[in-house]
Amino acid sequence: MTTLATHPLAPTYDRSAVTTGIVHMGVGGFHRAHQAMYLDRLMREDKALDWGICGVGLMPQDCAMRDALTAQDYLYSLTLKHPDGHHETSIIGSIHDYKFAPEDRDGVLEVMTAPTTRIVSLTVTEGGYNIDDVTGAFRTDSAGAVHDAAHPSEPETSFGYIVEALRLRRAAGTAPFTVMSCDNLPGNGHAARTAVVSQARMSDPELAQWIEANVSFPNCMVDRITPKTTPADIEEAEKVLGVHDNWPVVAEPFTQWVLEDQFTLGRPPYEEVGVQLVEDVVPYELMKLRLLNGSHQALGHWGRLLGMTYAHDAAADADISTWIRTYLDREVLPTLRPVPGIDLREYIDTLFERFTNEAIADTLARLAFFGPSGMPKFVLAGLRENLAAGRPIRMGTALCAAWSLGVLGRDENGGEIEQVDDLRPFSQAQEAGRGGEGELAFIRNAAIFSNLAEDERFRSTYLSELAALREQGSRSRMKALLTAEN
Ligand SMILES: NC(=O)c1ccc[n+]([C@@H]2O[C@H](COP(=O)([O-])OP(=O)(O)OC[C@H]3O[C@@H](n4cnc5c(N)ncnc54)[C@H](O)[C@@H]3O)[C@@H](O)[C@H]2O)c1
Ligand SMILES: O=P(O)(O)OC[C@@H](O)[C@@H](O)[C@H](O)[C@H](O)CO
Repeated sequence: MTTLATHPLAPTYDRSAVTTGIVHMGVGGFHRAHQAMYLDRLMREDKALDWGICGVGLMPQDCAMRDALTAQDYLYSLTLKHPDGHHETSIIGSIHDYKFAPEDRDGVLEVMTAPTTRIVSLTVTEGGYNIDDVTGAFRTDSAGAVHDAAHPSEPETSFGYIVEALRLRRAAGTAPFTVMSCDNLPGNGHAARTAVVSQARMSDPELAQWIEANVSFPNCMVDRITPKTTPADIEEAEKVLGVHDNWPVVAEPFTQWVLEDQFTLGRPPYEEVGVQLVEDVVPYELMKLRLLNGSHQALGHWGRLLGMTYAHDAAADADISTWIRTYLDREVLPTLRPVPGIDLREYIDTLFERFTNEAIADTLARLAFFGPSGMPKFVLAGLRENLAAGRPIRMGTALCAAWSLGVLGRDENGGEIEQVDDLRPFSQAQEAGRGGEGELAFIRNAAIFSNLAEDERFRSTYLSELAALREQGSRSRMKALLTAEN
């Protein structure tokens, strides 16, 4: 019987020769469509076989990934769906081990302390870093951080594991690994450094100093739209392959990875498979996060309010796409630095080609799910800069108002909007407090807006946009905003 391992599309390299060089925390769809794919490409050229990936799951739900991958020798299929309907499927073999931390703490620490492990990489979502968006400080009062500081040898969080593994490596005279964040965060390497050093400082200030001086945290910009795997994707993969895959990945064909070359114990020759190695990744990151991820937030919040389900439908809607392009032009481009070799207007055109790719069927619910962790980084950070510089803020502020209304759970046609976050009480309080101080409840949620509600210009723009949106509805308001001032 054919299996993923014996399938004609299976890896061409000898997987028994692959050894762990990278421990990756947070093996979700994106890691499997991105870093693991780049490594698989190298391995297919018989390179980087000593950079195999051992996946680590830290969250209770990650036992599902452990079970899915372990049952098929960690192989899985990746299908890239082109807008013209043509698909490319490959079987990826660069992940060759997986450990579920809640049931195998020792196993995780063992692989993290092995001298052959030279990189620990992460896609644990933006929220996983516990970093305050405004101050940039690590939240030392979060339950996980408090636990890991009190019990450093029994860590539960990614950063607790990294700190303990670095402590053990140092004690054994083993050089520290490089910590490589691949999450969508501005300065993701800096954020990882802050989280690791702050976590260490809570239990061992001297170790924290040593980490600051000896551990490298390269920044990178990562990009490939990777929707959640659906039951239909599983069925389709089985039809195409003739073999069952427990957890296939579907993604768009576009992929980009711009990475700072700061790896103290070496790295795979990523540049040979299209990764761009640069000195300063910040301009690339800001471009991607504010243009792509910011637009994703706009698609999610306007689209859901209009009763839509898919990103491609929202991106193809003339009112939404014109609104987003005007918003990017007026309120986002002025916050960006020039990006070497990239024309930002062409970049925006390419984004819309990608967003309208209906083959990948990315959902607005997935995009909105990242509202609480994404809006502060992708939208509000630029809005604050505009406020400080006296530039327009109206469209970004209107997006916040649209978001607050969508959270209530009813679209403008009376249909249900799937709840993807825990913000509803703030929106309900906003509704209950109409006309008074209570109407500021949504933007007074400091975990998202920090002190923005104290800014008179933001506050009054927000209240006027909220009122206009309730009165005119999304479509009319989006149109009116194209010519509105400020
Ligand atoms: N999906 C995309 O299109 C895409 C593209 C570029 C970058 N990314 C980045 O990758 C991240 C993950 O995306 P995905 O699509 O793989 O999501 P996913 O839901 O498929 O996987 C996320 C993984 O992170 C784990 N995780 C979540 N919170 C955690 C925490 N606090 N500590 C440790 N582990 C945690 C989950 O258990 C899961 O294993 C995104 O948040 C983003 O930063 C995603
Ligand atoms: O995953 P998040 O929170 O960064 O944001 C949701 C989407 O915008 C994101 O996953 C994109 O699909 C991705 O960043 C494309 O590279």
